[in-house]
Amino acid sequence: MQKLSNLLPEGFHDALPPNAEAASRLERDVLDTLASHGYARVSPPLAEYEDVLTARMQGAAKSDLMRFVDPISQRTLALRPDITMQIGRIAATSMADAARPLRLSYSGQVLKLRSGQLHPERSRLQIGAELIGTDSVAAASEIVSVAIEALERAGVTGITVDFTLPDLIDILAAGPLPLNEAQIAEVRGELDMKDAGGLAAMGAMGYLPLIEATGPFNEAMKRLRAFDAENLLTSRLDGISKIAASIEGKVSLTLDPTERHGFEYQSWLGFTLYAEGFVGALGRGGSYEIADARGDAEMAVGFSLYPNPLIGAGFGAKQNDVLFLPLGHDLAAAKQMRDEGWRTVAALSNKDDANAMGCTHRLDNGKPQKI
Ligand SMILES: N[C@@H](Cc1c[nH]c[nH+]1)C(=O)O
Repeated sequence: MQKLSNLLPEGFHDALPPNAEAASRLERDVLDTLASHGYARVSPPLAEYEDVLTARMQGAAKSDLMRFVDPISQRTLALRPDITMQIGRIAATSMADAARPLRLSYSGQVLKLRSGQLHPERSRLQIGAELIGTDSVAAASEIVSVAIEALERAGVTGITVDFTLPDLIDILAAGPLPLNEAQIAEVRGELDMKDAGGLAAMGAMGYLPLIEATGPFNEAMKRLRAFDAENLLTSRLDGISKIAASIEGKVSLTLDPTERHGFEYQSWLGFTLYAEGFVGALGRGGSYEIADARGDAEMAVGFSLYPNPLIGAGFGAKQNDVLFLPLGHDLAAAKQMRDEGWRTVAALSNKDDANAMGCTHRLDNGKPQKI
C-alpha cells in the first residue's frame, strides 16, 4: 500500500477536542458582546480577487497575500489575511447606502503568508468589529472599550492597551524631520529595534526622543508632547489622551509611538491588546480610511482579536458530564436527559467501554448513575 503523508504545512494545525469546541464557545462569547453593542454580523468569503481585496485600503500590501490563479475566472485570487479589508469593501459597495455610522462584526479564519516568532500559526481565527463612517474620539473610545469588554467576557484579566501613532513617521518625515522614502523605511526599522546607535549612524538623531517616549502612558505622553515642540501632533495626542482617559483604571495603559502593526493601513490611531500570561498580542485595532468608488475616503475605526493563544491556555473550556447509554437503553429517558442539557454517548455494541469514551455517568433504570 502507498504510504500516505499526514503532515500539515508549517503553521497549520487541526483543532481537536476539546479545543475546537472551546474555540467556538469563545467565539460565541465575543460575538455576543459585539452584537450587544449593536454590531451586525457579516460573513465575507475566504478568498476573493487579489486586486479587489487590496484596492480600497492603502498599505494593504499585495506581497502579504497567499495567492493562486482561479481556474474558473483565470484571475488571481487571494486568501484573506485580514477581514478588516473585506469589511472595507462591503462598506464601500453593497452597504454603501446603509446609514452611518455603520457597525459591523465578523469572525473567521485568516491566512498569514508568514508566521511570526510569537505567533507560529499561519491560519488564525480573527474576530472583530468595525465602526464605519467616523474615526472621532467618541467612535475610537467605543471601539477600544468594546474590545476590552469582549476580552473580559472571554475571561481574560490583566489587560494592557498599548497605544501607537501609525502615521507618526510619515508626518514627521514630511515636516520637521525630512526623510525620503528609503530613509523612512530605514528609520522605521531602527525604531522597531529601538536602536539609538542605528539612528545616529544614519544621521536621523532627530527621531531619537521617540525611543524614549515609550512605556507607561502618562509619562510617555509627557515626553512625546515635549518632543512635539511645533505642536504638529497636538490634535492626535489630545485624541489619544481622551481615549486613554475613558478606560483609565480599568486596564493598564502604555504608549509606544513607533510600534508597527502587520497592516499598514492605519492612520492616526493604533492600539495593541495584551494580557498577563500571554507573550504576543491578543488583538489590534486602529483608525483607517476606506476609498469609495469615486475615490473619496470614508473614515473608520475598528479592532480584531486573535483568540488562538487563549484557546491553548484553556479559555472557553468547560468540563461537561457525559452520560453513557448502554445497549437497549430507555430511548425516551435518554432524550429527556439530552433535553435537560446532558451529553450522551450511546453504546453501539456491548464492547463499548464507558470509561474509555470519557463518560462520567451511566443511564441505569432511566436515571444517571455516577461511574
Ligand atoms: N485588522 C487589523 C486590526 C484593525 C481592525 N480595524 C482596524 N484595524 C489587524 O488585524 O491588525
